[in-house]
Amino acid sequence: IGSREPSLPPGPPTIPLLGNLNIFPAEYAHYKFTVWAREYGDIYSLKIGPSTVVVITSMGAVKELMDRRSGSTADRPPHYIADNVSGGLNMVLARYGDEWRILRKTAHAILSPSAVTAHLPIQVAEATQLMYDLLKSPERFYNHIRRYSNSVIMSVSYGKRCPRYETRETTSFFEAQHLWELALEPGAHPPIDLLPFLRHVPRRWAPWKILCDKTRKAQRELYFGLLDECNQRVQQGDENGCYMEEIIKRQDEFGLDRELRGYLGGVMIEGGSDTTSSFLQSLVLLLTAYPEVQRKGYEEIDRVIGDQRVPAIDDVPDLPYIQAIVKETHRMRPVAPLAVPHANREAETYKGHVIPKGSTIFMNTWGIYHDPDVYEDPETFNPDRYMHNEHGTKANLDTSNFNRADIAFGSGRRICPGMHLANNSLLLNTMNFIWAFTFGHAVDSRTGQPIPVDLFSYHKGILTAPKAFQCKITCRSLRHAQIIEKEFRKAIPTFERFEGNLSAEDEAWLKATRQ
Ligand code: HEM
Repeated sequence: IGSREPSLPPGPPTIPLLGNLNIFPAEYAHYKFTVWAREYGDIYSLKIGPSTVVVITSMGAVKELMDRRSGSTADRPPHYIADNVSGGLNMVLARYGDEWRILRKTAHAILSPSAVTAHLPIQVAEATQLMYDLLKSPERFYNHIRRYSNSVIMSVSYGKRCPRYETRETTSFFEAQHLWELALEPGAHPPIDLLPFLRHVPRRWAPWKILCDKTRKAQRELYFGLLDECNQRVQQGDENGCYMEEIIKRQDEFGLDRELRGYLGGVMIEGGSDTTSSFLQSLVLLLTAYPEVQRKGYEEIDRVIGDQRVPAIDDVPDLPYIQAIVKETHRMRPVAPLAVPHANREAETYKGHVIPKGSTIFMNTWGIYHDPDVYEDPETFNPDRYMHNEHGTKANLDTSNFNRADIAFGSGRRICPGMHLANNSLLLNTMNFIWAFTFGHAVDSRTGQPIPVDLFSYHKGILTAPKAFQCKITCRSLRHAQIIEKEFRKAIPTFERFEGNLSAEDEAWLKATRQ
C-alpha cells in the first residue's frame, strides 16, 4: 500500500502505507502541484495510501481527458463531509448520477446563454449600485463587491435582493458559507474518505462532525427559508418572476422534490456569490498594482464611451483591451486554481499511462496559466498579451489545443453552468470600474508612504479570494460622479421588483439613500 504502480503516471517518491500523504500540501495546493508539474510533466500521479490522485497541467491533457472523455471523467470523488452537510445534493460536489443530472438540467433553464439575457437588467442595476457604493464609501469596496454578487444571484434565483451588505440574508449566507469553507478546507480534517473507519469516531473526538451539523443547520435555515418565501408568493399570486417560483410551479415536470428544490436554490447562491466577487476583488488588486494597465484602459474607454454616459454590454465588442483585462485577470488569479476535483468512472490511458477507475483528477488551472513555456513572463499582469493573439500565448506556439478560452470555468460535463451569467457580470463591472474610477495605493497616515499591495495574500481553500487589502478608489471626475448618481436613481424601478419583504432596517436604509 502506498507504492506507485508502474503503469501510473510518474510522480514524487512514495513511502510505504502513506504513499505521498506525508508531502500532500495541506493548503495552497496549486503552488506545490505546479512545482511538481514542472518536474514530472503535464500528467503525474500522487499516491494517497491505496488511492490515486492524478494532476494534469496542459491544455492538451485537459482537452483529451476532461473534454473528449468527459463521459468517464465527469464524476466527483466520494465526499463524506458534503454527504453529511447536504445529503449529497450539493450540485458542485454531487456524484455523477440521477440527482446531479436533474439539478444540472434544471440549472440550465436560467443559466443558458439565451436565458441569461433576461437577467441583464438586474446585473446592470446592481452594477450601477456598486459604482454608487464605491463613490460613497470606497474604503468598504471589499464588502460592496460581495454584496453585488450576492444580490444579483439572490434576485435571479429567489426574487429577493440585498440592498446592503448588512441585509439579513446576505449576512446569513456569508456566515453559512464560512462554515462550509471550513468544512471543505482540504487538509483541515483527517482524510475520512480514504480511511473510512474514521466515520465511526465518536463525536466528542471528531470536531468535523460538529462542524458538519452546524453547517447543515445554517444552510438549511437559509435555503429552505427562502424557498418557503417563494412558495408563499406563488400561493398568494404575488410573484415577481424569479427562477425559484418557476421551479415551484414546474416541480413535477423537472422531477424536483422539496430537498432538491432547496439545494438547487442554495447551490445557485453558493456558486454565484464568492466566485464573481473573488474575481472582482482580484481585479481591483491587480489594477492597483499596475497603474499602466489602468492608463491603457482609460485610453480605450474614453475613446469609445466618453464621459457623457455609462458603458453598456453592447459596447463590449468595441473594447478589446477591456476584454483582454478580463482574460488576463482569469489567468493571473483564477478563482478556482485547481477547479473542483473530478473522478473517472472508467480506467483511462493517456500517453501510455493508466489512470485507474475512481482516481481523483485535478485540473491544474493555475499551473496551465502560469506556464513559462506557454506565456511570456507569466507572473506579470499584462493584458496586452491577449491583444497580440486571442489565447495570450507566446508567438509561434502551436495553439491547436487552446480551442476554448474558458478553462477558468472548468471542463467537460462539469464545466461551470453559471459562466454566461458570470461573464456578463465580469464584463459589466470591469467596464464600469475603468470608466469611473482610479485605483491607487492607500497612504499610511503615520509615514505618509504608499501602502504596497501583496499580490500573493490570498485566502486558502478550493476558491481563493484576496485577503482584505487597502487601496484608494477615486472617482475620475465630477461629471462621472453625476452620471453615476443619475443612473442609480434610474435603477430604482428595477430594484423595486425584488424589494418585497425586506427588514425594517433595510427599508429605512433604502428610504434614506433614495432621498
Ligand atoms: C467568476 C465566476 C465563476 C467562476 C470562475 C466559476 C468557476 C467554476 C469552476 C472552476 C467550476 C468547477 C468546474 C469543473 O468541475 O470542471 C464551477 C462549477 C460550478 N459553478 Fe461556477 N464559477 C463562476 C460563477 C458561477 C455562477 C455565477 C454560478 C451560478 C449562478 C455558478 C455555479 C456553478 C455550479 C452550480 C457549479 C457545479 C457544476 C457541476 O458540478 O456540475 N458559478 N464553477
